[in-house]
Amino acid sequence: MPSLDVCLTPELLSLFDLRGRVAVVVDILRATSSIVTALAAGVSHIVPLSELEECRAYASQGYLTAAERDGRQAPGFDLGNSPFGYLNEALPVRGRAVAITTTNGTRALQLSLAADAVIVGAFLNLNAVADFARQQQKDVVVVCAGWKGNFNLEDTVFAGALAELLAPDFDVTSSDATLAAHQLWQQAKPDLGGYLLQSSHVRRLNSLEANKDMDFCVRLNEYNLVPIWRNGQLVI
Ligand SMILES: O=C(O)[C@H](CS(=O)(=O)O)OP(=O)(O)O
Ligand SMILES: [Mg+2]
Repeated sequence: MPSLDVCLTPELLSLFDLRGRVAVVVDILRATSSIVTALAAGVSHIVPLSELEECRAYASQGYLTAAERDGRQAPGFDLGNSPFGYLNEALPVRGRAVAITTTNGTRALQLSLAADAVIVGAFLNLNAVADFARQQQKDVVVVCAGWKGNFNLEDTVFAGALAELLAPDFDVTSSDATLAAHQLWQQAKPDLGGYLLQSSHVRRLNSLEANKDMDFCVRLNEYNLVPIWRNGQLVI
């Protein structure tokens, strides 16, 4: 039986052998929620990058550039890290390619590339991610982007939700991290948005935009797609 394990922060990835496994990279607030939304809105592909300057350089190739630092859109870029950036009629994204850099999410993606398949998870595409995992029939590691190397609630709760969906066909009892994620999800799921109000991310970004973003990012199964890493790009 395949197993589901949870890497609670990218800092712990050295303890995991991702070879032969599916890595589900998750950054609920907000990078992977934005990536899922962008591809659902018709973006052709997304290049996740670590540095602002390498992201900015993609503009000369016709890419839209998206960059976030300290929770805000970095100056001189087309987009920040809000999913609503891809739902804005004033900036049509259909058919466009996007280069993106964020504090945690794009880093977690870059650090997960040893896996057999690297896919992007969010509450917005939870069921689609579970279906993908079932089809693969390989061990799964949920890579939580966390915050600057630390554990966070929102990514861990997602891991618990995925564990609930995949049990009992996947072993979701093999690590304490998975058990803890599953238990947190049990607490969170009656009111996911309310539960995450106590999270450090929401306290950190206590602005109107961030509140609106959080309400969107906790919607379940808004999109039926799975972004997957192919040749340096995220595509569907
Ligand atoms: O833009 C976000 O929501 C966060 C900002 S912060 O580092 O958590 O303050 O970036 P992300 O890479 O999506 O976690
Ligand atoms: Mg985050």
